[in-house]
Amino acid sequence: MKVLEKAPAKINLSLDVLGKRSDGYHEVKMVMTSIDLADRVECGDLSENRILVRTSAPYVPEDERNFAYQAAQCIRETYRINRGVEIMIKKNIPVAAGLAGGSTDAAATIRALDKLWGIGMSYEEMLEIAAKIGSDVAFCIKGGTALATGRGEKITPLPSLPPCWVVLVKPTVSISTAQIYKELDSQPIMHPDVEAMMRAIEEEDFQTICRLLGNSLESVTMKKVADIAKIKEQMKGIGAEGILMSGSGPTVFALTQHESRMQRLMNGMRGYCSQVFAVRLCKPFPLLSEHE
Ligand SMILES: C[C@@](CO)(OP(=O)(O)O)[C@H](O)COP(=O)(O)OP(=O)(O)OC[C@H]1O[C@@H](n2ccc(N)nc2=O)[C@H](O)[C@@H]1O
Ligand SMILES: Nc1ncnc2c1ncn2[C@@H]1O[C@H](COP(=O)(O)OP(=O)(O)O)[C@@H](O)[C@H]1O
Repeated sequence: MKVLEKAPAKINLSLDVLGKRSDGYHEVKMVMTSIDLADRVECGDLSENRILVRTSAPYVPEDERNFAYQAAQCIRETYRINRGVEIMIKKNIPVAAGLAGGSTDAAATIRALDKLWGIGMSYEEMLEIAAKIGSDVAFCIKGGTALATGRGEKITPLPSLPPCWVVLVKPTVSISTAQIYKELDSQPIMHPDVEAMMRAIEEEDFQTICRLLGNSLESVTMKKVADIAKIKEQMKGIGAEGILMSGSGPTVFALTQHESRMQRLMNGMRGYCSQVFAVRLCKPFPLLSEHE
């Protein structure tokens, strides 16, 4: 048997870093939303009792360093499962881009193995496994739009955003999330208004959502990647309702409700960067346990 799961990327609409914790992580308060730029994760039976990971992208590890591998390992140990699995990952999400590519593959693996192995995990049980793999995996279990707190693993669902286009531009450099959080510690922190962002989402006020876009990590990554400021400037010139860097970067996204602006952004940015995408938002996943 085989189970295929879609694994959507995320963008951070508001990312506030509240401070450094004693465990080395940073306390965050973020509003995230899933976008329709997605990997595909297929989990199938393997005759040998081991985990085999294959990916379509070069430079993505296929051993125990892969987050999908780690998710499968964690589930096998937690639920004492003596079955092998072959995990095929078709990568469409740029790697180390601030879009949670690895985290969403891990979350998709958790959803897939719950079905393949008939475990019947609750949402809370999935979140527990997710938190062991990485801070962003918990959000990716259900996706949609949500507030993430703690180190990112505590999830409160929010209403969907008004329909819009998301245009993404990924500069060629890749970024280490750990390095960006480390460098933030020696700099003054800009705090976006996360509460106001949540109110704007509740009120379906697209213009205010765009005005409130903010990310504490943006200025840190911008100092390392000069392209980010240039991309933001160009996108502003072409016209978008809101523009921000996602996560630790370096991907920059623009939001617009106008198809003509989306087209102009695509055409304008393609000449500048090789990785440019225009996508819609993604709805949250209905989980099996919620139908009971
Ligand atoms: C910045 C964000 C925003 O959504 O996304 P990305 O840019 O990675 O997509 C996340 O906070 C990234 O989450 P994730 O990529 O899962 O991080 P993890 O694997 O848990 O941690 C990688 C490293 O980042 C640092 N880290 C991560 C999360 C956090 N709240 N505080 C931290 O200080 C730690 O140094 C940790 O060792
Ligand atoms: N399934 C996976 N897909 C992509 N990267 C992965 C995966 N599993 C582990 N990684 C590792 O995670 C690192 C961060 O990648 P990614 O999750 O795409 O970035 P980000 O945290 O910026 O969104 C990569 O450098 C890669 O080595």
